[in-house]
Amino acid sequence: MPLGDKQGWEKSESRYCGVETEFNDDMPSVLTSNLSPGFFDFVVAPLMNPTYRPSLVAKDASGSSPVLPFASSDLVLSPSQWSTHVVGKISCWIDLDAEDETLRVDSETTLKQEIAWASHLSLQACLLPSPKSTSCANYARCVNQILQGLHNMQLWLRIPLVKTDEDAVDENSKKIVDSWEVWNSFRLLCEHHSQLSIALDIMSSLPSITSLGRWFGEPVRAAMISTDVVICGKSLLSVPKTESGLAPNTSNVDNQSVPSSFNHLSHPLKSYLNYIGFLFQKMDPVPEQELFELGYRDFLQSPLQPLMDNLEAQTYETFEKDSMKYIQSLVKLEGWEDIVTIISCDMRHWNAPEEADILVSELLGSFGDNELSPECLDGAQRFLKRDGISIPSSYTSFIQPVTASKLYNDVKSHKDLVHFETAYVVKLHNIARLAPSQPVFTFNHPDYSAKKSNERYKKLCFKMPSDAGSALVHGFAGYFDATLYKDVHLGIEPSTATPNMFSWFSIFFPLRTPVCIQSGSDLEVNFWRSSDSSKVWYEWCVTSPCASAIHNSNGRSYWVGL
Ligand SMILES: C[S@@+](CC[C@H](N)C(=O)[O-])C[C@H]1O[C@@H](n2cnc3c(N)ncnc32)[C@H](O)[C@@H]1O
Repeated sequence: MPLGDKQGWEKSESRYCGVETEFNDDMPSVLTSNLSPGFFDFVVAPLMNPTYRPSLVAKDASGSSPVLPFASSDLVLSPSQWSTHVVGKISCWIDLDAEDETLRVDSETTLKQEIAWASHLSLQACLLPSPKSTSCANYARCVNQILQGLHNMQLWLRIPLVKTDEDAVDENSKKIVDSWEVWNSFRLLCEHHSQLSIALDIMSSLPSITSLGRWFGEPVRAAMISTDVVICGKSLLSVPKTESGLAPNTSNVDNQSVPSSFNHLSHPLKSYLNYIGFLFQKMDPVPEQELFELGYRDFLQSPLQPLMDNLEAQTYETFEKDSMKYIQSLVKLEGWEDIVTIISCDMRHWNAPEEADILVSELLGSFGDNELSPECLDGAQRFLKRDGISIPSSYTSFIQPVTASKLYNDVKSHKDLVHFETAYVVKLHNIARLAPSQPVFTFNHPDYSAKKSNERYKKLCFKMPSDAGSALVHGFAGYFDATLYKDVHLGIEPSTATPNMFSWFSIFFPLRTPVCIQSGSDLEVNFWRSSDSSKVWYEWCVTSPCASAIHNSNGRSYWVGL
């Protein structure tokens, strides 16, 4: 039963619990003993006999190897059973970067055979063994070849959740000190392929919280929890939230350590399963507002252009459901029908019959000025009394570097430059925020300064935390904060965000080539706001630790019409 099956949980929030099994060519009984009602949702099972080695298969008189029955028949389960109940576990002995050539060649042959067999069975995913060391180019090359021809199946690369202190690094050793580095080099070698994801092996000691945070922006599909991280009868393990699965590793089960009170249970791991279920159920249910937003998570949208385009009535209806926004800028409408006159025209060209005391506007985009509030209010401040006030009185945009592999892959899937040079409105979810956000552009209203310009340039320097380990920056999350009047503010910058507001999702500025940044080092970023007679646009680039291309030069890919 999915862990999320309880009242108040959305189906999409469900997590499934699988169990890692030994090789057994009697698959129906593997399923019966592990997936009976109330037990696990799926098995992670070897598909081939682990003793099989291609080089040991006796050649026949013609010199070719006969095909051996090293796997069970595909007919023992129905296609839907294979695809919903079995994740294929690729043989652990394979080592494609071994010094020994026979082992290396056997490994490549076996990996390809096992994946081909799993594809034939229509499995949803296969678990690939962890790279044996940080040097894993041949393994990545072979997986990359497989990925080129793979239809729907996901490959979960098993990665131990390990990061030892920087001081402990031995330059000459190939030992894994930060497993994120292994994952990063593997996925770079495979060009960020969207079917390559991660199964994180949770060990008994966890790395620092800051370094754990990096995984939230990575394609983590499963957490493997070994039974030896569980201390029976005491307070137990913490279970990080993952994208779609929790797969306890049973390979190290020590039945002696299971308390006698568990012996009557019909599955030796039932108590572990119950405990993970208990931890999961203890989590707060998704708040109502988040439920409404679930379908938007990590879904890229083009920003609205309310100055250039007329918005649909449906869009306004959605705006008006946001009670927090309307309480913060609230006008009592009752009885105003006789004293309010609606004039339908562009505020930049309207001639007011008299000057106003207050100018109230709502022209803000996710990045503050990106719906051209500065240009519109410049036009409208002509009809504000010299001592009149504008609500909002100012607004500031913010950015922060993020790991966002899902968003990056979605942008990349368009296979063109335009999509990499566009800012997107998006409900950020599967991301890691790598450093606190910093202010970018501020606009004040009214603004009577003589040399007024709405063009801006800002250089920002983000310092990466020293204990986080390296990270990959896929782009920048953007936000705004507006001062409506005096100390009343409204905004979406995470540290000061107005609660329970859904009118504005964040904005995302992608990078064409993700930038790898070492812990403790500086990330220097440049943002420009430029304009000509018909449009406003942003340009952005990274200048340290390496120079990226300047994105969206002259607004060639993305602009907002005046
Ligand atoms: C984000 S909507 C806000 C609508 C409404 N005031 C609210 O708060 O729900 C911005 C509105 O400003 C209008 N708008 C944008 N630029 C304008 C301009 N230069 N003159 C007049 N209206 C403009 C758009 O048509 C749009 O209806």
